[in-house]
Amino acid sequence: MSHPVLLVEDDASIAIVITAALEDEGLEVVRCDNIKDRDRLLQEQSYAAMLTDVVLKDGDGIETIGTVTEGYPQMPIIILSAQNTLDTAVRATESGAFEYFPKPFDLDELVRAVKQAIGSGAAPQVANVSEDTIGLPLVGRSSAMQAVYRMITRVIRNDLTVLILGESGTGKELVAEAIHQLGDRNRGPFVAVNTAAIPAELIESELFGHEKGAFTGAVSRHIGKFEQAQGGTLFLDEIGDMPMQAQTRLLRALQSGMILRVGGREEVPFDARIIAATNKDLAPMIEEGRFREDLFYRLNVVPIQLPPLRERGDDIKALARHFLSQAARDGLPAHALSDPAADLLCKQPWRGNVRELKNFIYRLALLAREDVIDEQAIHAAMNETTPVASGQAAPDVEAGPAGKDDLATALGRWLTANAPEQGEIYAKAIAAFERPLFEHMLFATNGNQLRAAQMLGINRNTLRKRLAELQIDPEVYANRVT
Ligand SMILES: Nc1ncnc2c1ncn2[C@@H]1O[C@H](COP(=O)(O)OP(=O)(O)OP(=O)(O)O)[C@@H](O)[C@H]1O
Repeated sequence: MSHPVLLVEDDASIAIVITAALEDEGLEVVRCDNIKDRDRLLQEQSYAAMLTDVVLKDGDGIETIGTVTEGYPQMPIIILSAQNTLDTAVRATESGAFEYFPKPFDLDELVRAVKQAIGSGAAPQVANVSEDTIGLPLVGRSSAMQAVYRMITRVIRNDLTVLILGESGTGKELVAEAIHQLGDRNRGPFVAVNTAAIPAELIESELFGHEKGAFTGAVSRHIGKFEQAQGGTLFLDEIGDMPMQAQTRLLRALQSGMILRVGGREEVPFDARIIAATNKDLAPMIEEGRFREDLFYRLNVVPIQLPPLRERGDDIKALARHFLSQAARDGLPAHALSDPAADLLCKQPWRGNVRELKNFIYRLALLAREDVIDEQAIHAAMNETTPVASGQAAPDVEAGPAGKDDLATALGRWLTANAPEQGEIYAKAIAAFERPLFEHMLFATNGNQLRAAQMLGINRNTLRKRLAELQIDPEVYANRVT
């Protein structure tokens, strides 16, 4: 008979359920509900594993785990938490826990983990992460996001290639940044490349760099993103849009750990973690020969699937309140959100996912007149016509001279935040301006491209082409619930 399992849980009903499930598997369970008793019981005998809640009557279960792992290094620890943030997931794994279970959890899965832990003879799955790296702005405690947090904690202590999948605006880049910041490479740079935004003929030189004279216009040597990311993380966004030739070169680089600058003779080693992302379904693209299967397997070492916002309704309220505070920090008027207003937000389809919600909340913050945003304010904002680009202050184009000031402020803020390099400010600013302008018009016309093109005074096909290039989905603006 193996040693018993120690269960530290102050919620009696949870403790009873877990005890029964473990006993069904032939395991003996010793129970207590506070840290003092835990430490006493640990001294009395050996345990095959310990399961512990985080918040206990006499302290924080995670904070005190360091002493337990020191004293009993062979005993696997499983943490059960109702706090369910990325911070808790990371703190749990940094404490040396074998596994972390957000509440509510799947009992069968927990029992499986306990049996696996007992078989493993302990040793933490994830090593320490220093305190100062925690505190990322990933909001959401839904079970779907819990799964994402657990995946994040599994990849921060290694350099495995991660492929983040999910619809546009679900937070793929934010997750990539979280992996970077929580990992050992956080002192190195995080270099993000949107492969869809770079013209096909420039992509190889952007990624791998070029030598002087490699092609017309290559007046000096250019260091590509792979080399810029040396010691850090290279985030390849919209990987599904990468042209075939660049895919071949990327695959070669990933296989060899070396890159060849365009026009260069000698390969140069690179040392960057690769995280790729796409909102495309790559399987049919592989079948149609538009995405290399071998590249897919190279990138898809650890897939992380980000759920669409409509599948994590629980997160909408928290995200909305988070963005209201963020908007206030960004200089927009501060507001609170009434509960009925939050409920109304939960009923929207949010086809543009978190990005659409964020833009909407910024717009609300700008438009709402009362301190507390109620349902009327939401309806009013939905019928107004001033959507905002991701994370940027809304240029109020209808507000006359004051609006002009807003636009200048927004532009100034954009320039400060994005710091485009000399010589590329015009192109980047125009590209950045186009997106909110088009989103604004689509919002105003409920996604009617013909009307939007007429209002803008541009050809409908030109608009359609630019929307496709900027990956703006007009459907997102149709069928809004008002
Ligand atoms: N869980 C979250 N908590 C807080 N902010 C979030 C969250 N998810 C996304 N955001 C915010 O929503 C916006 C869109 O996120 P992000 O750019 O990471 O999405 P994406 O999936 O990479 O989109 P795309 O596929 O269009 O590149 C960003 O401003 C990001 O900060």
